[in-house]
Amino acid sequence: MEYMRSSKTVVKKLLKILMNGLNVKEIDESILMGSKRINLNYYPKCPNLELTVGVGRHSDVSTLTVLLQDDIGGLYVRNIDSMKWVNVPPVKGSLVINVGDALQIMSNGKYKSVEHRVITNGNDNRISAPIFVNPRPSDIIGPLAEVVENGEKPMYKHVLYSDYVKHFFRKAHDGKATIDFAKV
Ligand SMILES: O=C(O)CCC(=O)C(=O)O
Ligand SMILES: [Fe+2]
Repeated sequence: MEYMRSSKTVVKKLLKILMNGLNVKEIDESILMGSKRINLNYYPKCPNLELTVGVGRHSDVSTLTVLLQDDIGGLYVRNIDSMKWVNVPPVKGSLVINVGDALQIMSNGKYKSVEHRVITNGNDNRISAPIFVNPRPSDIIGPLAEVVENGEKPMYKHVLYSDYVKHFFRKAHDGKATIDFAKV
């Protein structure tokens, strides 16, 4: 709980920079970081790699994810242009910051959520602890007013965040398909 609380400083700094890039001057803390969840993921080693999945390809439904991984590795992100999987090796003392779907929607596609997956290791158990920084379940999310006020076409509808999350958990992990739920 202390670790989760302590992430607030870095999350606020990152969101400030990201919002600045969108010309959003006022940080709406409720919608950008009003709720948080931490997962504690344990991936037991599996000598028969074909019998295990790790985590299937998906993007997070968060605004941002602050991901702490141990030194085992296995995380891959997908390059959006080449569609190639890129290994994200653990770097001691570092955090991986992933953009999630909520930020893609609010930025009207300017910031893109990253597709990622985890491949289980044959020799070592792995642990990761992602903090998902989210809107509140009762928030209605959509492209931010400042982003579309210049006449830019909204790519996403306004959706109740809890509906978006429900949609994500109703289906199997399927890459970046979750966001179709909010497409205009
Ligand atoms: O274990 C990891 O490195 C990532 C886990 C993940 O993608 C998730 O929990 O959403
Ligand atoms: Fe994830």
